[in-house]
Amino acid sequence: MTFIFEETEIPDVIHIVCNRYEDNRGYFEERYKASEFDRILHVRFVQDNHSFSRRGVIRGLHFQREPMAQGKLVGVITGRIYDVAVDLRKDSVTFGKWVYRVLSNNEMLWIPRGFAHGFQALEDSHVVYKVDNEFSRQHEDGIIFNDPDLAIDWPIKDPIVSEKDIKLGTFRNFRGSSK
Ligand SMILES: Cc1cn([C@H]2C[C@H](O)[C@@H](COP(=O)(O)OP(=O)(O)O[C@H]3O[C@H](C)C(=O)[C@H](O)[C@H]3O)O2)c(=O)[nH]c1=O
Repeated sequence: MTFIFEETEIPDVIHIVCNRYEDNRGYFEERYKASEFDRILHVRFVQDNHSFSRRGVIRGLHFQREPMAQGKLVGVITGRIYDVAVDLRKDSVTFGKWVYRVLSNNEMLWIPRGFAHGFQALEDSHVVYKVDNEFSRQHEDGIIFNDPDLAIDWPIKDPIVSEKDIKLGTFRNFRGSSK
């Protein structure tokens, strides 16, 4: 078994541990294998991303609107992140709920379409992730990281946030929209 798949408190968000083969040189691990992922996720990825974030940075909460919504397989190559998924599926019993996992470098989080995604770097971190729909600037959307209704408990209290992210709307506005 190359991967361990474990449902989180929101069952469609899945924590994945990669099996690591260590020897005197270092280690090897597989990070994606269609035959194993297809049993659980039934997804085909079309784009790979890599971002570097200094300690304290929060990126998110982001999502792309339909028809360009993205499922994301998020992993960390170096560092550690507090990785958050927020359920924005209006017909979901966990609509408006969020789940987090602290990811280090042999773990990943699968975040399906219909979720907002954000993370905080707990140390300088290289984050790599696959998406199952391509980037579309005109479908980009988001919710502000410190939304009072979501009340996400970001660990580092004086975060570094982009000009764009600091202007994102609230969950209440999203809930009231027809999106
Ligand atoms: C996401 C993306 C961005 N870009 C360009 C757009 C901007 O000119 C520049 C930086 O984009 P942005 O500030 O949106 O990058 P992040 O804040 O890391 O956004 C990502 O972070 C959160 C946590 C996510 O889950 C999404 O994947 C994504 O929204 O890269 C691209 O060219 N392709 C892309 O796929």
